[in-house]
Amino acid sequence: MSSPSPDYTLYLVTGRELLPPGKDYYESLNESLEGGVTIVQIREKNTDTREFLEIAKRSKEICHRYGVPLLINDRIDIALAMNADGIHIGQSDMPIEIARKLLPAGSIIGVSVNTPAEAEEVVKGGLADYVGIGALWATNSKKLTSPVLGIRGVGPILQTLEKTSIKAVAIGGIKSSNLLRSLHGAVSPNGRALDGIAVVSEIVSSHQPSVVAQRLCQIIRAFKDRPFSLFSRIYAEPPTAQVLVDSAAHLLCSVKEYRPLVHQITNNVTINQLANATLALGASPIMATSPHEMEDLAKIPGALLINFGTISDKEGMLAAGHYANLERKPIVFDPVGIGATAYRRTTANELLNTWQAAVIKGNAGEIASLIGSNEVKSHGVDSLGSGFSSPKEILCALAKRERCIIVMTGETDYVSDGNLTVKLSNGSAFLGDITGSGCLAGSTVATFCGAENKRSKRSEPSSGEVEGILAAGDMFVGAIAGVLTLTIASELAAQRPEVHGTGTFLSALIDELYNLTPEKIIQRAKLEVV
Ligand SMILES: Cc1ncc(COP(=O)(O)OP(=O)(O)O)c(N)n1
Ligand SMILES: Cc1nc(C(=O)O)sc1CCOP(=O)(O)O
Ligand SMILES: [Mg+2]
Repeated sequence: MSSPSPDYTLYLVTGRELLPPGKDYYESLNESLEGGVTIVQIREKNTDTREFLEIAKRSKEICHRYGVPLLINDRIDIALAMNADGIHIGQSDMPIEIARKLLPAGSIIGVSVNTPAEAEEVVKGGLADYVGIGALWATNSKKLTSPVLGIRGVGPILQTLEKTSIKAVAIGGIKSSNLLRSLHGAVSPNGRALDGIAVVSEIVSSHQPSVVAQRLCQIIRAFKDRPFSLFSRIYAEPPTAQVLVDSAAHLLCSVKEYRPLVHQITNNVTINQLANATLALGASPIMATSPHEMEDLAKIPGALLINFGTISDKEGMLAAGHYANLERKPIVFDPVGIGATAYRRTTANELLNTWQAAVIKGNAGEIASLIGSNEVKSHGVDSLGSGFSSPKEILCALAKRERCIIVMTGETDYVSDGNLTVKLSNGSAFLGDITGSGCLAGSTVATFCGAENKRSKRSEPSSGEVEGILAAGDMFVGAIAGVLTLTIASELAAQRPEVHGTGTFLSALIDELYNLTPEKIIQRAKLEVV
């Protein structure tokens, strides 16, 4: 294999047919390199050998001026004839054993993979320098012969590369607009991330390829600098329960001070309840569902709750999440009743493949369905039985897979960021008897995540400008605060003399949310680090 390893950060695969009218190919290549492209592959699917050779030779001259290696797609004869730095081969191209023998020592060889089994073959062979994983998203630049992976299809492939030196890039439909989500989502459970991304149209079809390349590079480099600090603070040592309770309690002051806009797409059963709870805490609710207003709403700081309740607004949910990711607003996802129907499972997958949630909240049945466990069953939107025997392990695994904070609600609540898990034991039994208490938890979590996001951007202005993050602030604390607030308010409401049943409880609950203070939270919180 070649050494030293090339820089795969921004891999340009050429596509002359996609150049904008009037744009010269060599001019475009030059500008792309100026913008920061780190490796180039010449891909000519319908060009005569003679012309391909000329293009490859001239392209190599240009790339080498920038110290960038040049690879050839498919054609070993061309690579040999112009002494390319390497080749890229697909599953039906020249076998890598033969390619490695034919090419000079030290040549870079990349192989396309679409499944973990294909990646395992590459690992076993021990002859490849990198894999091109695709297609990540749908693309118009090539007629695909394998299924689109979606963001969550990449992790299992990257898992096969753990403990190897084989590098990995993803390809297919990657744009500036989905790049952050692509990088953050495409990570193996043990944290093996992509080494770079490969693009055709985003750069080639631009009139200003250097500007586009520069933007892409900036985002990838920022991600590489901090790939794992997603939505949770990295603690030098594990925080104590008291530190977590104090931080969560004081976040209530930020809710009142910053009054984040909490955009909530929720089911029509609970819409009024959620809006009132948000207002009672001091934040500002908006319950908009039309896809046409999502871009504008995402620009207002705060958080987005997507509770897919009756799933009547799927297009709005897709658009809202997409724009929230772009604006680095935290998304709280509540996959209500996901186990109940195949449509719910497919929709949850589609949503989670399209945007990156900061927090996923569910009851034990919903969490079981998300992780594919039979240990806890559900009935409609309700969870049955006594829960998981090892909730910590289940929640850590799901947090690592989905790369976000997981909240599991029930008689006892849990919050996990994949490393740290806390158990929360507050709450009145009345919560189990009213409609939408789980939805309320999603709403209070979103309210505190919105406040934390706004607080963090205000108090550390530079963190809000970092290109590589999807939401500033500590969403782990936001999630804990959201759960504690609701459960403690429910205990206080249940104690009120005027509460005789669920009707009076519900209005007392809104009153207690309204009157809650950090001191009451600190006094009553039952939080254990598990
Ligand atoms: C970096 C990178 N990854 C994947 C491919 C696809 O190669 P292949 O499967 O051989 O398809 P064609 O590009 O030959 O149509 C690639 N070219 N580059
Ligand atoms: C060349 C290529 N290979 C793919 C694969 O899935 O293996 S997708 C693709 C085209 C990628 O183009 P764009 O960045 O314009 O979507
Ligand atoms: Mg090929």
